Amino acid sequence: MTSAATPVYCCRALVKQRRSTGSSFSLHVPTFELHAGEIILLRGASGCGKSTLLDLLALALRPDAAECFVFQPPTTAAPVDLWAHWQRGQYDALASLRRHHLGYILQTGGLLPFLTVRENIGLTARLLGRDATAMIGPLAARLQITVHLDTYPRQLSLGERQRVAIARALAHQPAVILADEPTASLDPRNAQIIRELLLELVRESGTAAVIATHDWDDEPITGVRVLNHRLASTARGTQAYFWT
Ligand SMILES: Nc1ncnc2c1ncn2[C@@H]1O[C@H](COP(=O)(O)OP(=O)(O)OP(=O)(O)O)[C@@H](O)[C@H]1O
Repeated sequence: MTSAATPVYCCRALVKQRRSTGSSFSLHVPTFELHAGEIILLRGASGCGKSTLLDLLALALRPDAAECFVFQPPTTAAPVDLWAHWQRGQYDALASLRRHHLGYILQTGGLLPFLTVRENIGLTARLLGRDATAMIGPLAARLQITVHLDTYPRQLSLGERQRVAIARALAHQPAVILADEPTASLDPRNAQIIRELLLELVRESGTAAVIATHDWDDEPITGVRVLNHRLASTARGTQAYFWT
């Protein structure tokens, strides 16, 4: 088991370039640490690189360079060198880490339309060969979606779909929740309700979380750290810096 002081993620000089016709964007993470149970907020305008950073942390996007990019699973003594995995093309190992230890909430839910709400919530646990039945009932009750468990996502409102997406991300008890604009497609009242529910459930589960948002107000949130962020535009394009 790991010591409480070992960060879940530790990144140094992590870089990702993105190029499209006529523009270039690069994300730089000089230093980033996320500790067990910690909640970090990525705040910033549209296009500042929040999704890029989340996709790197979600092991869905290969960095271009890193001095250090390490993940500490809760169940093993040794940290995993993610950058070495990417360099060696160990994609199955990265996918397995993602499935076991990460829960990802997307802006519009990302639910599978051909599965019921219950099946969507239990999907990751099922892929891991676990039984999530005991988790689904209490999570659905907390998120007030019990009556929808046997319906399909298309029968739900956007707010209800986001509740299901939160339940799905938490049901396999991951070490980290990554949430990309989880309230951006909701009206202000629903956004506020979902934001509070998400923070409450993350705190109760003891899961660490990184939440990207451009629409949460600037008020400090107790126990939530805002990631430092700076944008620089030069002739070479835009460079975004995020650091803890
Ligand atoms: N697949 C891609 N190919 C090329 N450039 C991309 C790609 N995805 C994003 N970008 C560029 O990278 C930059 C950062 O995008 P990113 O989606 O990370 O920002 P964001 O802060 O999450 O924005 P939003 O709040 O609008 O989702 C933008 O300039 C965007 O145009």
